[in-house]
Amino acid sequence: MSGRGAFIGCIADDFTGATDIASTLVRAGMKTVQSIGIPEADDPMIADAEAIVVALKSRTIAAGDAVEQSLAALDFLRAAGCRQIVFKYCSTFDSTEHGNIGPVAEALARALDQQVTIAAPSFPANGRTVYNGHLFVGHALLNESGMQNHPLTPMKDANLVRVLQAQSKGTVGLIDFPTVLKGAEHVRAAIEQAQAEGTTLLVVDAISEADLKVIGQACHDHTLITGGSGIALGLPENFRTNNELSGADAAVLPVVAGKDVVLAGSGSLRTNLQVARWIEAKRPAYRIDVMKLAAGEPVVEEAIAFFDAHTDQTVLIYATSPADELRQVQAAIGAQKAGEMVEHALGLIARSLRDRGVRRFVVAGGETSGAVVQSLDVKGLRIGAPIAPGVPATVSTGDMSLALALKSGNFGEADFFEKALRALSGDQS
Ligand SMILES: Nc1ncnc2c1ncn2[C@@H]1O[C@H](COP(=O)(O)OP(=O)(O)OP(=O)(O)O)[C@@H](O)[C@H]1O
Ligand SMILES: O=C(O)[C@@H](O)C(=O)CO
Repeated sequence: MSGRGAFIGCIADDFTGATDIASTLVRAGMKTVQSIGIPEADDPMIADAEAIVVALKSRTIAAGDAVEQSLAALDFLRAAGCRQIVFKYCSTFDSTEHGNIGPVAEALARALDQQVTIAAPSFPANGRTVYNGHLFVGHALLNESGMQNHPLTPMKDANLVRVLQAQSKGTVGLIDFPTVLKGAEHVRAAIEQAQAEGTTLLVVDAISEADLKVIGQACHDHTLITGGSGIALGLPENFRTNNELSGADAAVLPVVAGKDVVLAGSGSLRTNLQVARWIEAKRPAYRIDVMKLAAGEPVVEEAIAFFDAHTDQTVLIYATSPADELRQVQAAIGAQKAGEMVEHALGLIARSLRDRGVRRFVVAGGETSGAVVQSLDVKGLRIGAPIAPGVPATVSTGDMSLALALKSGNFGEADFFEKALRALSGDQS
């Protein structure tokens, strides 16, 4: 490892979550790279990075595998010199009763010998706030926000202390909002007290970016922090205070020429809205019929033929469907199997379109983005300016430059696809 090494190392449990936290770090002035999976120790992409985000696809795999991959990412980040590790998960706490947030957080804490670790998923810019340990999405409790219908991680309880406790071996506690409001010293004191009482994981209330900065300040010497991308808002400042950051413009990217496409595999409410908006505008869209896919019909070939028939326009290829239709498909095929089939199909389609000259991809859905970038053989991303909160423009590292906007399911306004296509084409209007 050359040079001084990076300052912050993040382990993200899905791909769009990784770009989300990378975007936050870039906005806060840190030169950030994102690797797809764990890179080689001497990968040139990390040479002068101030923050490194390792994107795993570990959110919905078996807990043991998620722990193993996260510990391997930790080894890499420590070898790269990272002094502070952030385990990034979803701001809607996407997980099941078996994990993977609790098991991974506990394994990382053990490896880093940290007695008590905070869990702060709040992301106010996207309406995710935590109050009295309860997660809200906009005005709705998590379990009434649409997330209760998530295809892989249905969130049926908004009480994060309870949710995290169910998937953890240690004791989960809460740092409440009045404590956060009193400032970093009070948060530190509360953390110390909880530690003395034997608590190992602490959900922390936060309803504004100012709260997250307070928490970041309070945890300046924690080697492990866990949360959503919002928790990264306050961390770069700890290094800036010590004059350790280069101060270079972290967000400038080259423009990538070529054709473009939108691929949507997210089942989220917001992506449904974005797909509906595209179709209302009478823009070309091909719907992947999952039952046909399951029956072995040539759905991938049809999607590619649809693209070929619309060479003068950008097409959307989507599996996104409303919750009731999704449930029917899942009941017939099984949620896991249906998800894997759709991801595989979208991966094949992406690769085939790349071979047809597509260089700019807008992708909706975390799991979907993971499948697409893996299929495109993308190993790393340079992170640029935000298109929407939590969604930066990115350009792949390596020999073939691809421009990618990887969008978490529930991010972006109704016109996000158009906006992202414009941003990737270099049009900043
Ligand atoms: N019509 C469908 N029927 C069954 N499964 C589907 C369908 N459409 C998408 N899926 C699957 O649902 C899952 C959606 O997960 P993904 O992470 O891509 O989106 P999301 O959960 O909305 O976004 P995020 O995780 O970023 O919030 C994927 O595994 C995808 O393949
Ligand atoms: O934290 C979020 O909301 C996103 O980055 C994400 O991970 C959604 O899947």
